[in-house]
Amino acid sequence: MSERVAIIGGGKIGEALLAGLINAGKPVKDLVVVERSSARSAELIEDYGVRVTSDIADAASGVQVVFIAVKPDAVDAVLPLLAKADDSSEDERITITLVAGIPTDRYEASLPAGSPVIRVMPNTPMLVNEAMCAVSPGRYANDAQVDVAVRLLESVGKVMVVPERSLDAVTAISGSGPAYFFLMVEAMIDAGVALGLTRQQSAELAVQTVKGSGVLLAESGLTAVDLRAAVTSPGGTTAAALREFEKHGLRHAVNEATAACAKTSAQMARRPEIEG
Ligand SMILES: NC(=O)C1=CN([C@@H]2O[C@H](COP(=O)(O)OP(=O)(O)OC[C@H]3O[C@@H](n4cnc5c(N)ncnc54)[C@H](O)[C@@H]3O)[C@@H](O)[C@H]2O)C=CC1
Ligand SMILES: O=C(O)[C@@H]1CCC=N1
Repeated sequence: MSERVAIIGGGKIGEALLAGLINAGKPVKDLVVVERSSARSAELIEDYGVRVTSDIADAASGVQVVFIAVKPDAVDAVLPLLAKADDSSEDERITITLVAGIPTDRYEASLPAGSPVIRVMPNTPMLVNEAMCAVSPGRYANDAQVDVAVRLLESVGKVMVVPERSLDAVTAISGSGPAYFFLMVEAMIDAGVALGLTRQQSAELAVQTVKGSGVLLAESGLTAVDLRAAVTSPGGTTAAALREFEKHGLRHAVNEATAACAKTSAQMARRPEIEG
């Protein structure tokens, strides 16, 4: 991991990447963040001791890998500035975009001809080196450049290489997935309080339950179906709860929610600007 890396956009996902790379041993001297908000820049400098600038061309000059982590509607403002950055390093600069919904050809059209672009859908568990990243090479990225992206991202979690057409579906499962999960935990904690537990008790019970269940699912080699069955005693408490989830349409809600997510991702490139 000796390459120098710039991260354009020091918001939630930019910070998750920064923290994940530093946790994985990347020296801070090899990292630079571009952030336009001075308050946010001050936080990143304070928390990570990283160099932060507001000048894209300056940050990207001489670095081997540039991550783009701004909102989709900020991409068009970033690309002309990135295109102007000096790329005289020995290795051709690789642009890796973490932005939802914007296809690689939009980057390729704005950057110098033949620039390697790789599109990635990450998720926020990157902050604790447990990301799920799906990687899709653009048309000019060669195998060695894809390997650089995969290696960097493997230091912050798991990586899967997929064709770009799969990224809307990926976004619906792993990109936005942490939010579904946190909503479920929030609801469980509130439910525990309604049943008479203190909020602290309920939160501790719920958080350790989802953490333990996640580790079990990832490490036991068993499927979600097997593990659910193992909890569900005939005529028991779990069966009573699961019957209510089915009655109230949990599966239907998950199908509708993920379909809406994938559709929004597919339409993102055509959307008018959203404030904020
Ligand atoms: N938050 C998430 O869980 C995930 C986000 N993404 C993608 O990551 C991107 C960023 O999302 P968040 O981090 O959540 O947004 P955010 O709003 O927290 O961060 C974006 C940052 O970019 C900065 N910025 C905007 N224009 C800039 C410019 N021209 N130069 C320098 N900095 C600039 C903003 O000040 C802000 O700090 C989005 O495109 C999103 O689709 C992808 C997967 C997961
Ligand atoms: O909500 C969003 O648009 C971004 C992309 C995936 C997760 N967060």
